[in-house]
Parts: sequence; C-alpha cells; structure tokens
Amino acid sequence: MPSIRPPASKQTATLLVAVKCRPLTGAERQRSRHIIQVLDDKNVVVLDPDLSKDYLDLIQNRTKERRYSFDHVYAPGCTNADVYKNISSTIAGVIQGLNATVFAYGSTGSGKTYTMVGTRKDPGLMVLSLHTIFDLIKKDESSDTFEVSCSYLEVYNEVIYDLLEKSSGHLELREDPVHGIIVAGLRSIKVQSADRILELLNLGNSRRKTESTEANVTSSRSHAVLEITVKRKQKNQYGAQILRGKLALVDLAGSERASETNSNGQKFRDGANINRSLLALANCINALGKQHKKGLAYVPYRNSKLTRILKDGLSGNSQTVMVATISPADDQYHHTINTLKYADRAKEIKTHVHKNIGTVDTHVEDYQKMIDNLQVEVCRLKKELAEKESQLSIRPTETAADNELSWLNILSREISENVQERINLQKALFELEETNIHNRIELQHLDDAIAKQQVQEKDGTVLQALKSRRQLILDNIRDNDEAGAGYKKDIELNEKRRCQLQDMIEEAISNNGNKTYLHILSQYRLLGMANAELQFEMAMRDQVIHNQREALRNLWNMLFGLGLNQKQIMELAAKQGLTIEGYATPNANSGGAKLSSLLSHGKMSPFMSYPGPVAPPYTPTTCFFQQHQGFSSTAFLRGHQDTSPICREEHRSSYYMLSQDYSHTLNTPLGNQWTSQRSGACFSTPQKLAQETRSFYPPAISDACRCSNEQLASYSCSESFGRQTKESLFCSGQNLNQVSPHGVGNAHRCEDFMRPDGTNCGLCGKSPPRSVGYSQEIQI
Ligand SMILES: Nc1ncnc2c1ncn2[C@@H]1O[C@H](COP(=O)(O)OP(=O)(O)OP(=O)(O)O)[C@@H](O)[C@H]1O
Repeated sequence: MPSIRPPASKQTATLLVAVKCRPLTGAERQRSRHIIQVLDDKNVVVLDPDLSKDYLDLIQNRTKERRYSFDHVYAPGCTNADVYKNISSTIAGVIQGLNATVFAYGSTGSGKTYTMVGTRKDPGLMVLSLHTIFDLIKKDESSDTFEVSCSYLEVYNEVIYDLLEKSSGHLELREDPVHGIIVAGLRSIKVQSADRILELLNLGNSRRKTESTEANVTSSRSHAVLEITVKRKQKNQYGAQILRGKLALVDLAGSERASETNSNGQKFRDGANINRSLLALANCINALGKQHKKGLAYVPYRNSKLTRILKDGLSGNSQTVMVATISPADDQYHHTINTLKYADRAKEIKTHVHKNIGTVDTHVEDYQKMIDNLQVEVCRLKKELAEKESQLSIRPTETAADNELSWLNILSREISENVQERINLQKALFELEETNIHNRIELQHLDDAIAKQQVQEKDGTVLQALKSRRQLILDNIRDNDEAGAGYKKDIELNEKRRCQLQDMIEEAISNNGNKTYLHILSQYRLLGMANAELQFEMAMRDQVIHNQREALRNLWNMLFGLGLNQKQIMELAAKQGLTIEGYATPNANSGGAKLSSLLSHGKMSPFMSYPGPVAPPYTPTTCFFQQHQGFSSTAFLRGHQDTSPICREEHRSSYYMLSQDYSHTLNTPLGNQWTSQRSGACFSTPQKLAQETRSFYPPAISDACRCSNEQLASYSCSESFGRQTKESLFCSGQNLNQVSPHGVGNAHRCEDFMRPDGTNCGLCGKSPPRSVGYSQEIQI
C-alpha cells in the first residue's frame, strides 16, 4: 500500500556546529601570524590581530580577542577523519530512512573544499560518508534490499547545473508536496559501490567552476551539492515498507571582497552572486537563530537558489551538521570573526527529524514492477498447472476432484475475504494519510503566513484567524494520526490471519497425495489474489493523481471565472515564486473554462494562495464537491456548458482491470445520458448513485462533475469487497449521499457528510479523515 502507516513522529534536533581551523599555508607562514587558540575540543579563542595596542586600549581592556564555544572545535593538526568521527552517527541514520545535511561554511581559502572533498591522504567528509553508507549496507543483517542513487549539482551565478551531465542546461527548482524542494531534470544515477560514487564525484568536480583568485589558487566559484539517496525496502511484498534516507553534502563557494580577490569582469560577477547566495544563507541563519529565541520570524529562503535547496537542511526534516572552516592567519581576522558569528547563531537552529516511510509517490513504480512480476509468475504457474494436469494419467472425475479440493476452496475463500478486508483497511488509511499530507501542506503555508503577519505587524484579526485555523488543522492532523494508528493495528491483525491461512494450506497440502499439483494450484490462486490486491493499490494511486489533476483544472477554471486573464494569473503565480509550465492558451470556444490540455499535465504546484472563495483543490475526499460547488452555484458555469468532459481517457491502467464493466446508462437531471464505457473508482453501487445523483444535483451541473460521477457510478467492486463497501463506506462515495447545503467556498469537512441515518462515513464505525476546507475570510 502506498501509505498504510501513520506518519512517523517528529523529533526536534539542533544543528550540530563544528569549527575546523586549517594550518597556515606555506605562503601565509612568511607573512602572517597565527591567531587561533583552540583551548579544548569545544572552545576556541581568536586573538587580537593588532599587536600595537596603545596604552588607552590596554587599560580599558579594548581588545579584539573573542572567545567562542561550539559542539566541536578542531585544531589545525586535526584530520577530516577526526571531524567525521563525531558526525558518523548522523550519516548512519540515512540508511534508516532519515535525512542528513552536512555543509561547510567559511570564507574563501579557509578549507571548505578540503573538508568536504579532501585529498587522497586525508579524504574529506563526502568520501568518508559514502564509505560508511556502503559499509553499513554490506553489514546489514536484515532481509531488506537497498538501492543507492546519487546526484551532483552546482549553483553558479544563481543558475543550477547538473555536474553529472556533460553539458548540462539550466535546471529549475520545483516545490513538490511530498518531497519538498526538488531540482527538475536533475540526473540521479543508481550506484552499487562507494567507488562508483567517488568516480562520479571526481567527474563532477572536474566540471565545477573554479578560478584562481588572490585568496585561493583553486577557489570554488560555485556551490556544489552532492545528494545520496538510500532506498531501503522490506522484502515482504504485503505492506512492504520503504524507507528513503537522503544525505546532502554541500561545499559552498568562497565568499570574499572584490578588493581581496582582485577580481574583475566575469570574476567580479561570480563574486557578487556567490556573496548574494551566502548573504541569503547568512540571513536565513540569522532569522532561524532569532526564531528560536524570540518566536516566529520570517525566514527569507526564497532570496537565493542555494537557500531554497538548503531549506530542509536548515529547518525541515534533516539532521544537519555545519562545519565552519577558519584560517588561522591574522589577516583573515575579520572573515574568521564573521564565520564564527554565524556559526554561533546556527547553534540555535532547530530541525525536525522523522523517518521517511514510503509514501504514495515513492511507491508507484514499485507497484507496477510487482504487478508485472506477479503476472509473469501467474502465467508460469498456469502453464505448469496445465502440464501437470495432462501428465496425471488418471484425471480425477469432477466430483472426486471437487471433494478433494473442497477444503482448498474453503481456505481460498477465506483468503479472498482476508485480502478484501485488507484492501478496505488500506484504502481507509490511504485516505487518512492523503488528507494529512494536505493538512500538513496547509499548516506549512499557515506558518509562513503567520510569520509574515508577525513581521509586518499588520492586522491582528487576520493573525488571530490564521492562528485558530492552524490550531484546527493541528487537531485534525492529530485525530487522523490516531485513527491511522487504529487502522494500522487492524492491518497487523489481518496480516496475522493471512499467515495463519497460508500455513493451513501448506499443512493440508503436505498431508495430501497430490502434493505438487495442489501446491501449484494454491500458489496460483494466492498469486491471483495478490495480483488483484496490487492492482487495487494501483487503482487508488490512479485515483489520487486523477483527483489532483481535476482539482488543478478546477482551480484554473475558477481563476478564469474570477475574471483574471492569463497574464494576471502568471503574475500572481510568479509573486508566489511558482513557475507554471506547459501553459496553453485557453480554447476560445469555451472561454476561460477549457484548459484540459494544460491541466492534464498537472504541472502547477499546489503550493499557492487561493485568491478566491473556493475550497483548496487538492483534497481527494472533497474533490467531487468542489467541482459541484465551483460550477453549479455561479453564473459563470451556465455560460460554459460546453466544458469538455474531464474524463480519464489517458488512464487505462490496472485500475480499470480490477472492476467489472458496467455498461449501463444513467439519466442525469439535465436529461443527458451518462454512458459508462469503463469502470471507475467509487464505493457505491450504480443503482444507488443514479438515484442519489438524481435527487440532489441542481440543474446546472458541469461535465467535470458528470464525469466524476460516471466513474463513481461505474465502480463495481461493491459486490466483491464485502459488507462495508456495499454501504459506500468511503468518504469519496459518502459525499455523494449529500445534498450540498453550502454556498461556494464554505468549508466542507468530511464529517459534514453523514449517512442519511446520521452516522459518520468511514470504516468500521471509525471517524473519517479530517480535511479542513478553505475558509473565505483568510487570504494568505
Ligand atoms: N586541514 C588542512 N590541512 C592542510 N591544508 C589545508 C587544510 N585545509 C585547507 N588546506 C589548504 O588551504 C587551501 C584552501 O583550501 P580550500 O580550497 O579547501 O578552501 P575553500 O574554503 O574551499 O576556498 P574557496 O571558498 O575559495 O573555494 C588549499 O591549498 C588547501 O589545500
């Protein structure tokens, strides 16, 4: 199942800050004085570089000497391995599904690249981390399988390049609801050994922009991010868990003053851009440090590509290590103090660490692979079975065979019921987790909005509204998490029953004369059921994608309906930092409403403010009502009756294979006919839906609505999925039992949709997922 487990609980972690002082270089020894005193493994003193203090300064104790304390301090004689010893546990967490970020911060020539990449004699943190990851995988005694992949990028002059591509184009950043910030089009290469990654690292480094400056002969002109992803997968295919840990290793470019580097032209521009990113990073560190001390403060991540990439490492889901590198030379005093000042602030930064347990998006390819493998296996067993049957010289008569196999039939039926129950439970959990993903996204937006409001110290009522909404969402997340834990327990019980049933079959087979034949037959049946289960999982995945696409379509339609033109929408999106790809001019025939070609790509990020009074378009459980509301209650719709049907022509996946084909027709309230060519996703019976839709849909109903309900109406698993499904227990189906009493934009929560008998929708009497709808008053 894509997401059958409740979200892992978060732990707050503090940034680990280490300071590493390099030795004086040959040239520096001639001209500079050593001004760093490492007192012990935690304390460092920067001596006053000015030896010629006048009498007044001395008696007034006006010294520039500064003392600092950090988690770890390394003297010039220390190696990279010494630094690594204290961070190796953070790196080890990556194979357990945790994220980690290690970045070196310091002025030009202070030893960042030396620390991160290192030399043959003194390998850097990148190299040492990779060895740890592969060593741990090798030593792992579980039956889990591991997949390691790596990407390497650089940010040069505020443009992102792929260092693993020979001639990389400019890459763009995108916000993904599940994975956070991602670099679109960045190559990720699967690797089997640390050596292979090191090869790639060397290749990438050779492509990295470096220049000789006065401060450093091989000064890095770009920020480089090496990302290692470790996917750990349980072997058991039922409810298999996927943990996905991510390690980001960052070597920042050197910051310097133009006067120091003696740069001009291109070099000067590099310097300006490097400083811009580093300044943005420093501002984020400042704001995050203050956030801890004084409560919420606005963190300007958006000011540079670097800070957007490092956002997770600075405040999100990551255990983060900052290695502040300093030079001991007296002429570097100001840089050293500056670096240590930011390192000192970084000590206050908190991140929230939790395991990345497989989510919807991370599973989809795996399901497809599993289904393919199962289908191959089923075919093989079918063939073997036919061969065995023909080999048996005396084939049992039908009655004899029936008697012999009756126990197998009974057990098979039980297994089938067990599978169906599991599917139901997983579906319910899936909805819960989907809902909470969206709740969490909204929570993030609210936090941003609250921070902005606090900084601007604007309207107190808006702030209050934002805060109460935040509380509501928090409550819902908690409730959903609790309900999810309950489902998880039920699934565990169901799994136990599955094992028992399988054991019973094995035992019965071993006591029977026709062992091989029966074994193959039972395997064949079991695999058939496993296949059906996986197809169901794919179907749910399909449904989410479909709902999200439809929601995006609705959002666009709504934006056009509000009278905004293409340019205004693009500007609005740009203000929010959104890039909209694949934009197609709306079809002139359908006015603003016909945008299916654009929206079928679903390229627009769901991270945006909703300027108008509609429900947020992303909640799968409320999707059908959004369409209904969004169209039926505005005059806008009436002018657009020709909106092209938003049917899932492109979705001919396993989803449809699962259900029977109901080629029935339903009379709509408009007098139109809904002809179902195929099966769709719904948890209600066609007859019931026909009745229900007739009774509650108002005259103006969009084709988008029709299409959804067509799919809903045509879903046929109600017979096969047992009692609960017959009652249309899931929220998507449950919504259809309601007449929308609300105006446009009213918040619809799942619990608003009750059965006609007054009971909540949901499985086994449990509460449905709680998704909070959009509230008109709050404009974020
Ligand atoms: N621990 C160390 N031991 C010996 N030499 C070192 C050490 N750290 C740094 N160096 C030397 O100092 C010089 C500058 O180091 P490095 O290139 O790593 O700096 P940097 O901070 O990455 O600079 P830039 O920001 O300009 O890229 C190099 O010649 C490097 O070999």
